[in-house]
Amino acid sequence: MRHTIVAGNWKMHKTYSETHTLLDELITKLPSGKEVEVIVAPTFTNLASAVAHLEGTNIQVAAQNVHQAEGGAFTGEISAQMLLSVGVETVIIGHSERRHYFNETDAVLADKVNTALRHNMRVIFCIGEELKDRESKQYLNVIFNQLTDGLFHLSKDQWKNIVIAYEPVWAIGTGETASPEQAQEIHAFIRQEIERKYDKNVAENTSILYGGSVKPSNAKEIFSKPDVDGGLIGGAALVADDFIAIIEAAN
Ligand SMILES: O=C(CO)COP(=O)(O)O
Repeated sequence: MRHTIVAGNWKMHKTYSETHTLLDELITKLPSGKEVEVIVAPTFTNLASAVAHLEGTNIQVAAQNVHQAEGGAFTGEISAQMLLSVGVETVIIGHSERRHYFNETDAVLADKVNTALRHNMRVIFCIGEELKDRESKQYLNVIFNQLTDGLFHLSKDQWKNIVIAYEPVWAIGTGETASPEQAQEIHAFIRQEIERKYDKNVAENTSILYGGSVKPSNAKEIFSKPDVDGGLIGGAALVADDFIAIIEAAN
């Protein structure tokens, strides 16, 4: 069964004390017992303490990246085993900022996915076109290639640990959102291509999140689309009331 998920990607924001202040606000204000799965992704230095802090709550913790190697001489990198050792079982892979600023290619991302899945982690895999791809009407090709190169080597069984986040690059941090219709078009396309490659069961059971300037004011309309199963939230996830309003909109 696919889940409705609202995940906050905190990117390179929040120090240790700011992280704990925000987590405390979420713990205090978040209504319990709802259907939506809530995930937060603080930066690496705050993962272990966030996991400890959130013990006994319904809020899960994800990492924003993982290295593809099991370990070794990779200065500055973090392995899947290290994440698991502090209780982090979900990881965001392929965010457009990683692709763009850190030159993460489709081949590297496919390797990262393999490593995370080998460790039984859940992957939130990000895909999305740039503005130039939309303007040249190549966006479906770009999405298709990202899916193929990043994920279509996986077995059916491995898909139970895959969540997709569609994040059009032109909508990230810009205040410009894909319209609900634009989001639905891509989400339905992604699901159709998963079905074509695998089967209806895999397609129907994969959660596909939308990301890109989701705010309390536009969340409900975007989440109401049939193939949108929640969101991956950047800026608005850094403010407890906004993040909670977005979670409420997904309920
Ligand atoms: O990149 C995002 C989440 O991963 C979206 O960021 P914004 O919500 O700030 O546009």
